Amino acid sequence: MSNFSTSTTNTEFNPLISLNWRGDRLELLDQRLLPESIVMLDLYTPEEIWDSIHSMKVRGAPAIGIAAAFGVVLGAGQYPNEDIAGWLENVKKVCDYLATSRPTAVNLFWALDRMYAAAVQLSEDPNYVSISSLNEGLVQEAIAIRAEDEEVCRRIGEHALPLFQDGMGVLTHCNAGGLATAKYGTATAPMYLAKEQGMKLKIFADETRPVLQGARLTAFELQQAGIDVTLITDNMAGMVMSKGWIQAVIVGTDRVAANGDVANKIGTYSVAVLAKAHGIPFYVACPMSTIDLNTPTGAHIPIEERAPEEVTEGFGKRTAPQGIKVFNPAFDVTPNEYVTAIITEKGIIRAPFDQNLKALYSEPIS
Ligand SMILES: CSC[C@H]1O[C@H](OP(=O)(O)O)[C@H](O)[C@@H]1O
Repeated sequence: MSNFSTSTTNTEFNPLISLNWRGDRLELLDQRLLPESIVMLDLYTPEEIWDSIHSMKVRGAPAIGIAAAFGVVLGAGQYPNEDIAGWLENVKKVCDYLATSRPTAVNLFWALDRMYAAAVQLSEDPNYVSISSLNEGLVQEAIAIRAEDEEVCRRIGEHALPLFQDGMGVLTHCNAGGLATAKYGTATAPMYLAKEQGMKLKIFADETRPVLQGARLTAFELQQAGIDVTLITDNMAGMVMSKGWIQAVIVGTDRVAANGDVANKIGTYSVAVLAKAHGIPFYVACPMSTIDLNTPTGAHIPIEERAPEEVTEGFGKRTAPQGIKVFNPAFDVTPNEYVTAIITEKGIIRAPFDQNLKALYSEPIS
């Protein structure tokens, strides 16, 4: 167990807000303890941020990026003197360190690249005052990343909402909710906006083995928000579709390749194949910071493999023979032919994804 600073049970817990910058520390909801306990951790060092990302105390592509951005702030603040070149070198070292925390969600690298670019720009400022003013500039960049994510997620919800009608059954996998972002979520953004506008959606949340983000997080936050949510086990997805209970699937993603292949929580590919077999639209909701045009296809996306104990001891007891071989990939790749549309803050992208994703970067935000 890491040497974490004191944790506090936050009585003003807002299920949509999983991380807050407190000036000298990042206050972060320990998502591993949900839904039973609401514990906010106070993180003061990049090492604590690294561990929180790696151990999934904070998880979800945008939330990982935001946490890493504040990890850079905490690391930069540790630099001991007024040497600009040394300060910038230290920022690079912290970024490279945080980049090793998890390999799949491209938002981690997007946020670190943005923080380092900000540090370079700050270090070249002719009006340089002091290292502490450079650090303040990094704080503002991290705060901007978080604030933009909240706005982006709301826009994703606005673009996605017309795809849904009152009374629709919607299946989602894993947690691409407020807990995975600054607020609203990506896949859940239209669910929250539907609730705001009085539209009644019937959400079916896959429990999402082995870490149970659907059961522990999506079911939790949607129930807290008063949204109609039914928890199902992953192997029920086909049955509820065959019963005609599902009119759309919407999920988040950790990385979209240039050709529209989508890496997302393990089990997403199976849901996509089932959706296609039942003629159900399969939507992927994500900010542009999750689209990676430098990764040509899904085959090029690094897929994280996690500890066997997540599978064999995930329920607090051993559920498999001692020493059994385990394959525990945290993600899979859904080929673009199973994707109906990708919903971003700039609008809805449909096939041909390679052309239309590229075009996304040449048009102003609507
Ligand atoms: C809004 S991104 C959420 C995305 O991240 C999750 O992975 P993890 O819980 O391992 O960080 C899952 O793939 C979600 O779709």
